[in-house]
Amino acid sequence: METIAFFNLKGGVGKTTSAVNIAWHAANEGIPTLIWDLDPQGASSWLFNTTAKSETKPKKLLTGKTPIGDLVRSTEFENLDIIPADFSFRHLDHQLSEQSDQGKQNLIAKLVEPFSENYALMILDCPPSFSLLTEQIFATADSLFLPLIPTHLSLRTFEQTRDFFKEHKLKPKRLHAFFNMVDRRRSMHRVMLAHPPKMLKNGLKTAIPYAAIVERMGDYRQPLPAFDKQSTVSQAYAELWREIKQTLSDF
Ligand SMILES: Nc1ncnc2c1ncn2[C@@H]1O[C@H](COP(=O)(O)OP(=O)(O)OP(=O)(O)O)[C@@H](O)[C@H]1O
Repeated sequence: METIAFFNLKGGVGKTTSAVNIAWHAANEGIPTLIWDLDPQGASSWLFNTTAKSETKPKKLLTGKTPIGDLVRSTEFENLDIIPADFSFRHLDHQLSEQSDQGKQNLIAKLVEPFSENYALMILDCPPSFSLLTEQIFATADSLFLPLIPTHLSLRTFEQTRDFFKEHKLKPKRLHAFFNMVDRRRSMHRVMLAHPPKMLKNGLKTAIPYAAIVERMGDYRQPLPAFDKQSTVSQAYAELWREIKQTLSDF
């Protein structure tokens, strides 16, 4: 199983939108896919029209008293399941730090590991923060994908993420940025796309345009390509999935 995470320290840059659309593309190709909504805001759970059945105590989850498999829900799409966000996940970070030093080593990786029996792709939709939880997500994921809006402030979060890796001696197998919400009428966006900063030399080529249709995902409570295959954003996500797939060793 490949485990990938969509992360950015900045909120509202397209982590969830990307995680949901990429999950749909993978599942649509017949790849058994599980998305774990680790953001207590629960946006990807909401977009897949799912909710957690009951509140799970993070402590019980981390100590195995509540088997994580019990939290998995089906979506309306074949090959695509979800662990919906639970508002109590906001305490996950605190609970991670409460575990004994030995016990807290790679707890998220340990929770994810058994899913490799039934899924080929696991997608982690991350909260916009640096924390013990983020640290463990980074250590668990084979690859990290960072949506960036082409602005200087957004690019700073890429540097900060790299610094966080260094500080915690995390070695991401792969770290890829890609641009989202690109508006080619804006000169800053055109310049950044034409001349991406050096630090993005391993960045993905696909840029997701800004388009109002993305908001309609909230009307349909579905990923974009499930109700629209033709829009430029939908086609860009198909292209992004092709590109992401090339970076994954299992596919
Ligand atoms: N390419 C796009 N074009 C237009 N709107 C977009 C695009 N990508 C995302 N959005 C919109 O921007 C908002 C934020 O997107 P999203 O929730 O995916 O970001 P996020 O990084 O996951 O946010 P958070 O950190 O709060 O979880 C949403 O309303 C979404 O519909």
